[in-house]
Amino acid sequence: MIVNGKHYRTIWPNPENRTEIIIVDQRKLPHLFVTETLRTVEDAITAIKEMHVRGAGLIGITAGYGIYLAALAAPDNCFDKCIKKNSTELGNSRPTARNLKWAVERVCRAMETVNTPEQKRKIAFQEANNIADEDVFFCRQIGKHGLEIIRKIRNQKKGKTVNILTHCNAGWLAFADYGSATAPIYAARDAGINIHVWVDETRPWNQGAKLTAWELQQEKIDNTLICDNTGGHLMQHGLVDLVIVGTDRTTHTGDVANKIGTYLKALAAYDNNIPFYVALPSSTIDWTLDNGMEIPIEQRTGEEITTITGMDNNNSISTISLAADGTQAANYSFDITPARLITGLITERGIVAAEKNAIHNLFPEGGQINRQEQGIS
Ligand SMILES: CSC[C@H]1O[C@H](OP(=O)(O)O)[C@H](O)[C@@H]1O
Repeated sequence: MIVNGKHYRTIWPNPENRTEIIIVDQRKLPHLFVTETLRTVEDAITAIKEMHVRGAGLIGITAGYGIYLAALAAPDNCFDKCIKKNSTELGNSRPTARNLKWAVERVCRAMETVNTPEQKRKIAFQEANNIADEDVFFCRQIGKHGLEIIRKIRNQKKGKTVNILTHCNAGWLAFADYGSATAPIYAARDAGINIHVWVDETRPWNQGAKLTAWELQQEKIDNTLICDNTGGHLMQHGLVDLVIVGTDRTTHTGDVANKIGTYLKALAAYDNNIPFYVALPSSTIDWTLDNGMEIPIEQRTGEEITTITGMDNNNSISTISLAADGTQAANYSFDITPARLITGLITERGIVAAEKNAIHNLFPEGGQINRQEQGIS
């Protein structure tokens, strides 16, 4: 998307040196827009684990390029063994987002179609690029389909501003470009529909405060940052017309894993009869899990809760402590929203009910490919 008037993706091969992958280092946003160069698979693993990059789509793309970087370094005489080791480490770098393992498996499958290590390195680069380019296309399609939801609400409101609430960052910073939850918002802006976005700060990493509010500001979309506990109050007072969030993993039965706090927003939306949509590319669907409660929930360090990082009065990025020394903190990074609380899923192929038959009808090949590959009937 546009940053200071220039177009960027979140990740791209260095045009001068294709053995290098460049990312936007999101840890310093919104105060500093800096890039980082990944040269090894270890660099990619660190970038994912330490959230230099984050968001299911972008984690997947980074992992795809990570396998490419591993292939570049793998000696010819132990190529397959090295790739297998690196695939496992990369695939385990964060547990919840489905896109991570999906991208690793996809690039490894592509390498199996050719014979020599040199051919494998070349096809790994091509497939990693394909994943990134498809991500951009899929997010644009999600925007196209999600726009119709916003347009319908605008018509019901007779042209008045549509108020949308979103949680965390499922924007262009969570993908290669456009984002999932933000794609319909950008499409509505382009269609001339008046919108306003309530942005959940999204404790403890503050993806909303640091990333979504900044993204929307850069894109000149009216938005208001709110504490995570405010959304229910706004819904009760008719100030939210629609909730759109992203997801890190959605079961083929429609249960959704997303940033911690999403479930509470879904409960409040359900109680106030407000449409609650989840925007996702099909790469996020887990075709092997029926019950969302079985999705692994990442637990991160307590320091993310007991401290906060931002820009101080000297324009320096610094971290300060919020809680007393020795405070024990539990940092669950995701929660599960059951399908029954979800109005619909906005995918690259259209809007679908959060229900097994509907999802399989829209993606008949998805279930077959994923289940067959994993030996599940
Ligand atoms: C749909 S990708 C964005 C998704 O990922 C975020 O988690 P994290 O920032 O920890 O990677 C959050 O769950 C967003 O909805």
